[in-house]
Amino acid sequence: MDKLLIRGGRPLHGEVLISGAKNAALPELCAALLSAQPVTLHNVPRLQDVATMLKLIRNMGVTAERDDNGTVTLNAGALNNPEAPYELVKTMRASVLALGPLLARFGHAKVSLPGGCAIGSRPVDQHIKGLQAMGAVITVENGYMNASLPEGWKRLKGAHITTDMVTVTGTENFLMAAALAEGETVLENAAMEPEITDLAEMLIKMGARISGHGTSRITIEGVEALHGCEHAVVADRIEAGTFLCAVAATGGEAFLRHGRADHLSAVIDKLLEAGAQVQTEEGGIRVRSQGRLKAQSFRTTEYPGFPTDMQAQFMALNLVAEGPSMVTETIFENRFMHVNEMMRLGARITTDGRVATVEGGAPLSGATVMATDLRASASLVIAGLVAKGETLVDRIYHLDRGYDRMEAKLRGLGADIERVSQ
Ligand SMILES: CC(=O)N[C@H]1[C@@H](OP(=O)(O)OP(=O)(O)OC[C@H]2O[C@@H](n3ccc(=O)[nH]c3=O)[C@H](O)[C@@H]2O)O[C@H](CO)[C@@H](O)[C@@H]1O
Ligand SMILES: C=C(OP(=O)(O)O)C(=O)O
Repeated sequence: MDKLLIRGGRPLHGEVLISGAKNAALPELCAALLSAQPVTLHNVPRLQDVATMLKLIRNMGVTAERDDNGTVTLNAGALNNPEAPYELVKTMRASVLALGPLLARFGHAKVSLPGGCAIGSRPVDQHIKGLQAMGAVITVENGYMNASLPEGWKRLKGAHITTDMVTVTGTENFLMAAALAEGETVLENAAMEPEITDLAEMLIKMGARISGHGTSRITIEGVEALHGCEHAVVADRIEAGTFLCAVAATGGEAFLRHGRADHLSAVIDKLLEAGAQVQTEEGGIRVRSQGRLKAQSFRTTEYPGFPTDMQAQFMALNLVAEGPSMVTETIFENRFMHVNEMMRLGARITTDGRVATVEGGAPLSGATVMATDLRASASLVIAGLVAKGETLVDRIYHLDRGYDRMEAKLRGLGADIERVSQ
């Protein structure tokens, strides 16, 4: 199993290229299922979840080819197996995104419930409820969602859907299903994440009629068929945020090419308050810090608030910053798995339910730590970059799920980091 060996203490310097967003590429690969015509996606990141999604849709009968420049060409014209089996779904939450498009285009789908994940229970009740409001008949049996249309129906019907909470993949499933439904769908309490906007823009290129994306009320006027399109995946704001924290925590300076500061306002505001310098420059974001940061309290919320996917990485920065901070996780009930591992490096943190209190400024020293989920892994890498001595981060298959060649990018910034297989 691969591990990352980090010798800490080197400030990061230089330039790093930010890849396309995992959380936009995954729904956009599923959007290709909506059309019988070819779809070309550019800027697709090279990571495990994308490989899993390609395997999943190829298994349905879709042809998918990727080149070395991040372009994936898909053709779902011959799709003959609208099914997502457990073996391919168990490692990836985003596989639930096959449900909406398959049901909308074929009138039936069988999708395994996504596997459990360390950050919380993550039910899909809202996905099911919303699609049922559009007329779908859905039963859950033997771990599978079996979805179909009522007798005599050719298409889903537009509906007014108000979810109990803001759900990102739920909003994406409804967007894709509604694009091919009969009549108008209105999504209230819709997620506003940049990945939703990017997906909506892709669907519009395919002929979908969508307005209000980027707000909490999205309207979709269904059409009979969608055509092919060419689309570039938006830059990964979470990867950019991770590098911002890594550079600031190590007291370095770097330019994040393709980084989108406008998608990271909540994180950048906290970095500025902490004393780092962050500027938008043409083509990306520049970050600079002299170390001696001031720890920041924050609370995760839906976009445009502080992203839960940046909570662990900013906590790593708070470890080396001066003073106490309180980190409140409001989205997932079990997303502090990195805390115990950080304490192995010498961090002083206490947790009480959804609140972690960090005593910043404790000297960190290298140790073997275990990655428990994707962003926890990234936070341990950041902590390892500042810790004295050697840190070995185990179980980095979590990291590989969602980061595009992270250790190579960090090495490019001067980090002493290598992948070891043991
Ligand atoms: C592939 C992808 O895009 N993943 C992102 C997406 O996950 P994902 O879309 O799974 O997360 P949601 O926005 O749906 O989850 C938000 C909250 O709603 C709950 N919920 C959600 C749906 C549902 O049917 N029932 C329910 O109870 C969840 O358990 C969670 O507590 O948004 C999360 C929140 O920004 C991010 O951390 C993930 O990186
Ligand atoms: C939780 C995440 O991803 P997923 O929803 O794919 O598990 C994440 O990207 O941090």
